[in-house]
Amino acid sequence: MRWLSDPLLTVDHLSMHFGGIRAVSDLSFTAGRRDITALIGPNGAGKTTVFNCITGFYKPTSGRLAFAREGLAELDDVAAITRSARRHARMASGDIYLLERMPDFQIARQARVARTFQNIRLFSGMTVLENLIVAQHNILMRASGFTILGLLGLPPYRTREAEAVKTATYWLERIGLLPRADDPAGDLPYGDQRRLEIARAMCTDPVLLCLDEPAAGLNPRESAELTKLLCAIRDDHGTSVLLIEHDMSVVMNISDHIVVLDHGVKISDGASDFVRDDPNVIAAYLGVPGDDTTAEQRA
Ligand SMILES: Nc1ncnc2c1ncn2[C@@H]1O[C@H](COP(=O)(O)OP(=O)(O)OP(=O)(O)O)[C@@H](O)[C@H]1O
Repeated sequence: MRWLSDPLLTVDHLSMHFGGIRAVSDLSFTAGRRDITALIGPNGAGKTTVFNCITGFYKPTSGRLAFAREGLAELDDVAAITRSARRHARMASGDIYLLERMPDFQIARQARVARTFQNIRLFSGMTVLENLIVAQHNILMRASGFTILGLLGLPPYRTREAEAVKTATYWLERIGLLPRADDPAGDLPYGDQRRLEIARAMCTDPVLLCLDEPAAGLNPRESAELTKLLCAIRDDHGTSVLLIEHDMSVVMNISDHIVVLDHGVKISDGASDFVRDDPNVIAAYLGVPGDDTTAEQRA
C-alpha cells in the first residue's frame, strides 16, 4: 500500500466547476510512488478533468495537488509551502511542488509529470525516431545554450544529441519499433502509434506518467503488449503511472491501486480485489438496484 506509506501525489479536496457543472467535487486520494494507479468510473465521471488539473491544463476551482518528487513529504512541510505563496520548495526529503499553482509547461519540465491524451497526438509526418527526438527538445535546447551553438554542432550539443538518439533508440527497442524508426509515424498501425506515444512521453524521463485511455481501440494482442510495457515502465524504470482506462481487464491486471469516481465524487479507493467487490462500484457501473438506468446513461 505505497499510496499510503509513500505517496508521490496527494490530491487534497480537489474541486473543478465549469459554471454550474461540478465536474469534480471535493476529491481526495493519493498515488503511490512506483505504483500503477488507475482512475476509473463511468463516462462523464470527471476522470479527464482530474488529469487536466494535475497536468496544469485546468486551474482547479479549489484544492491542493502536492507532488513529492523524490521522497516522503512531511505534512508540516506541505502545510508550510501552502501557507506561503510558493509553488515549490526544496526540503530535506527532496523537491515538493504544489501543482495547482503551476502552469502546464512547468509541471512537465520541473515536476516531471508527462501525459498522453485520449486522441493520438503524434507528429504523423515525422519519422518514428524524429517523434522521440523532438520530445527531448528541451534538453537539446539547454545544451545549445539557446543560441546557434546547436546549429554549429559544437561538442556539448553533439554529445546531448547523441544521448537523445540513444534514449530514443532504447525506447524504440522496448516497444519493438526499431525496424520502423525511419517510417512516418502516421503509417504505423493504431496500436503501435499508441505505444509510440508512451515511448515519447518516457523520453522526457518523467517521475509520473499520466495516460488517458491508452488501451482505447486496441485489439487483445495490442492490449497485452501495452500491459507488458506499462509493467516494465513501473518495474524496470521505477516510474509511477496514473492511468484512466475503461478496459477493466487491463485495469485489474496491472493496477496496484484503483480510485473510482462517479459524478465527480470518489465512491471507492483501494486495491483491485477490494474495488472489484465494492457494492458502490458495482452499482455505479451496472445501475443501482431498482433503478433501470445505468450510471453511464445518467451522466
Ligand atoms: N471544459 C469543460 N467545460 C464544461 N464542462 C466540462 C469541461 N470539461 C469537462 N466538462 C464536464 O465535466 C464532466 C466530467 O467530464 P470528464 O471529461 O472529466 O469525464 P470523464 O470521466 O473523463 O469521461 P469519459 O470517460 O467519457 O472521458 C462532464 O459533465 C463534462 O461535460
